Amino acid sequence: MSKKRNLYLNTIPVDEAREKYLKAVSELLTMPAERIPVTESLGRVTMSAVYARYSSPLFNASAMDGIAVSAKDTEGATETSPVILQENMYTVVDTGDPVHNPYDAVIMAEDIVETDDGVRITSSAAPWQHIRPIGEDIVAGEMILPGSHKIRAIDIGVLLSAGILEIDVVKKPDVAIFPTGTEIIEPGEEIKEGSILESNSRMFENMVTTMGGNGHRFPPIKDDYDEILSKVSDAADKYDMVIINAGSSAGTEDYTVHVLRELGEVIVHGVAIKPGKPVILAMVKNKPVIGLPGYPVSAYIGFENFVAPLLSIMGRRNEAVNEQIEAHISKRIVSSLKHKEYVRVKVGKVGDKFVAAPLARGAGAAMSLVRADGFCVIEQSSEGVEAGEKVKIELYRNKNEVENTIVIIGSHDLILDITADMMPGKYNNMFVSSTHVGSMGGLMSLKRGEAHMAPIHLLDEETGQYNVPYVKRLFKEPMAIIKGVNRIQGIMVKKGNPLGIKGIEDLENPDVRYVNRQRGAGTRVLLDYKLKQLGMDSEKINGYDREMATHMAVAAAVASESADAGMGVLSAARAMGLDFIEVAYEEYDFAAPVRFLELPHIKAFTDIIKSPEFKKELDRLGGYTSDASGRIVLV
Ligand SMILES: Nc1nc2c(c(=O)[nH]1)N[C@H]1C(S)=C(S)[C@@H](COP(=O)(O)OP(=O)(O)OC[C@H]3O[C@@H](n4cnc5c(N)ncnc54)[C@H](O)[C@@H]3O)O[C@H]1N2
Ligand code: MOO
Repeated sequence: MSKKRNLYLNTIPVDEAREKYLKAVSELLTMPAERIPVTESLGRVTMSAVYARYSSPLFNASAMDGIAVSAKDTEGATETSPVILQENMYTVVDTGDPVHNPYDAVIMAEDIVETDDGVRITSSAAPWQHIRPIGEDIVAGEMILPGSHKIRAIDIGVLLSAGILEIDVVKKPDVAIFPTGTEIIEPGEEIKEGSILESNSRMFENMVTTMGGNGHRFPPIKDDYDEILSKVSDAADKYDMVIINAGSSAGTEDYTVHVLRELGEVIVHGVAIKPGKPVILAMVKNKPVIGLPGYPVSAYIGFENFVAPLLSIMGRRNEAVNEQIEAHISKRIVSSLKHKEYVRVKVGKVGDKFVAAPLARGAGAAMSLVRADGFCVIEQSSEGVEAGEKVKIELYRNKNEVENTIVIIGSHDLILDITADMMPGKYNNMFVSSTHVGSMGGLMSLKRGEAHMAPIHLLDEETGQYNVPYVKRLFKEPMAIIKGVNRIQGIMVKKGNPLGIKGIEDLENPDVRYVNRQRGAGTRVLLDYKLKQLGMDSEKINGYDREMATHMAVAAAVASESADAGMGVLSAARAMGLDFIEVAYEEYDFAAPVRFLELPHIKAFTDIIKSPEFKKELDRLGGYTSDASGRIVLV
């Protein structure tokens, strides 16, 4: 096979692609039955209706502890003229005991008095009172469960009561999963330049399990046409479906589509969806074979859109669809008419509205899926949405959890991760979600009603005071500052400080490749303040325009080949094994509207930052003092 690029330029709309494919493979999706013990059938799907073998109860049974009697023997009994039942006129029964002829009623133990002459009763018994007749619950021959029903715990109980021990269920679809790519290594293997740790197939395997199938994951196959061909051909004989991962686009070693064309028929290659464009929908030896793109988010979204619907049909399961809510989007999203786009969002409820903050959009950003609470789906016919616009969100987290989450938007600090970690452990069903847009960005979000709190560290050049002047200037409504921590800011440099940087002054050295924070970030404001104090010119700093969004991103850049210095907090420098030159202590606080201070999750948050456990964590990280943490200052 020559190194030929495979330039597919035409994509078709998602719904059209799915419909076309489902039509082509519709005959191939019927799974046979499998007979299994009822006791092992939880979550399986009934092949056909199930009928009761026995009735329940199997006999007329007493519903109470007491005596079984003939109703006619009790006629006329009242308080004033009790009836005495002699020993041969009743029998003692417990709940569940059979009641035989001639008895046709049960009197509760509380309603009888034993006397020397027999049992005295003071009211008559109605025929069949306190008796559960044969078949009261289940009648032999009646339908207990319909076909295509997902078996629940209660169903198992009833099936067994009805005398059923084994049941025909739909066989689980067996899905072969092949990761491909010469650069792909198994987790645990030695990492070399260019290696990518194999992860997608494990994600697929578990997505298949969640959908009620069996995933059979194979070790990675090298980018070798013949090897891919023989493995896929073999798997199409043995499995109900095959997934091939990566090699789906235009790379010189992207063989998947060629292999599938040789082995069978490619029905669709290229769908107007982002991420997920180069999906391949094919058929080999009468089995559905799907090629999913290599990027993790593309792989996930491709699976959800094309593999999941097939598994639903094969397994006859009506999967619960994600709950939909309406939310206000916090940032403008521009999207192309060329595709339908799945934008991952964090969702929170602030006041009485849901707000959604878009996360990283790259197809390689698997963490965007981990962090997301849902998707904002931008239809192909839309060019995007404006900030503040109402959008539909497919939630994939519980709505109740979203409602109990504090939404924090602003400057990043590791203490946000610590509170997010401590919150649900200390306070049941309360969560912290933070999005990092810098201090000014956070205040703007707060003003637009998109967040409960904004973490900020903004130095006012005129007064030399932190935070309060900014909040005073920007807000009309009553505001508070919840005191956070004092933290040391400094210059992070490579271990051993090879360029001998001593302070801000040295950043003018053209050999020092600096990496900056974005405009509006408190760290950037601090740098600019210091430059002004020192009479320095930002234009002389090599890399002043190179912007990163968090302390950790700056630290990672300094730890790599690409930069020598960047400003940030000590904890980030330590996390990356960097040296640190102290510049100044600053106040990192939380701005919040006064009206939110009484919310239970805000109070919980304030309690956490006051707690000794929290202080212990700060000591561990280093570079913080926290005397005022949790104190509320009205602005
Ligand atoms: N010239 C063009 N290049 C690309 C196009 C295009 O239209 N023209 N499409 C881009 C899009 S969109 C996507 S999505 C990707 C799809 O890539 P492939 O499916 O061909 O996959 P690879 O290139 O082999 O890998 C992409 C990426 O994913 C990593 N990967 C692969 N397998 C795994 C795995 N099992 N576990 C974890 N990560 C995996 C791989 O190492 C790469 O980093 O193509 C664009 N290119
Ligand atoms: O389809 Mo690709 O996933 O857009 O990046």
